[in-house]
Amino acid sequence: MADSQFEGGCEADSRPPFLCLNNAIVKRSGKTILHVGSFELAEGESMALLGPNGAGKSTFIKLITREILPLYQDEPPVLFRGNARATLEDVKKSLGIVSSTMQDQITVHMPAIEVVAGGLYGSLGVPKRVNASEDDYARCRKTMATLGVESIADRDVMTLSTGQARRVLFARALVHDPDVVVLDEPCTGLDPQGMHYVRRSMRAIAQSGRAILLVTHYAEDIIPEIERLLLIKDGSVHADGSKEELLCDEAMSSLFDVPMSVAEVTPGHYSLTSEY
Ligand SMILES: Nc1ncnc2c1ncn2[C@@H]1O[C@H](COP(=O)(O)OP(=O)(O)OP(=O)(O)O)[C@@H](O)[C@H]1O
Repeated sequence: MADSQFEGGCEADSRPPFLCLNNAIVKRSGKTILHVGSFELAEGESMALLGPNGAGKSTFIKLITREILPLYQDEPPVLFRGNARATLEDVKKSLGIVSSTMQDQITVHMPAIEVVAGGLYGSLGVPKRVNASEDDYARCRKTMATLGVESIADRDVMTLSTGQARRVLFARALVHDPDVVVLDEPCTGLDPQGMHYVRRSMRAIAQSGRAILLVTHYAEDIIPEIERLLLIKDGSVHADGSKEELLCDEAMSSLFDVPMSVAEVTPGHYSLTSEY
């Protein structure tokens, strides 16, 4: 799926980190649902977040996407590329986002390509005030082709299978050529074939030089290109380290509070199981 549109990527350089969190606290209904003491993500660095249901993973991701703001502190708790005042616009330009719940938000009939074109405007479809150009649509088709869904560009998105729609959402996330792709449970609800294509797409994105921030419950989603894991439990960082260090029986059992077994099925490909 290599495509020149996705070429580029990170150089080892002196730019500020892509993201710094420092004493970032999110409260809901009077309760702290996430507290991150200190966290740094370098430009171009990929990472997977793992943790039990309700641990705070999506909240962590929403701090990055600026859908959630942390409590005010004298020292800014979130620095986006060194900037404490990054706008939603700045963040949207840099990120492509796919979540399994995004699909539920598509409730109107429109051609799949319109959903993809929405990625150029940070919306789910093309806003009414906008006239997308021929070039825009050509770009959408090209992006869809890299994900193997060009042939369904004109199909009503509401009639697509879950797997097809997920790949259309991938195309939407990539069409504006973001530096970082955020994937919140991208394989949830997919059959093995759908998972295969999504994971293959993830690898192609990573190999094109884009960073991936992945939230997942599946070790199989942690593609070889992702080397760092962030384990979130009870609203805080349980562990932060390399895949070699943390993708093991001990760390996973401690994270999920049940005996877990990690196997490297083939080099760089893992599975996570428990006996019952
Ligand atoms: N608006 C809200 N009001 C109260 N509690 C909230 C609110 N939003 C989130 N929470 C709580 O914050 C906690 C963290 O939620 P979050 O969605 O980040 O968890 P998660 O790790 O992504 O879970 P999952 O794996 O189930 O998707 C949960 O206990 C959730 O119930």
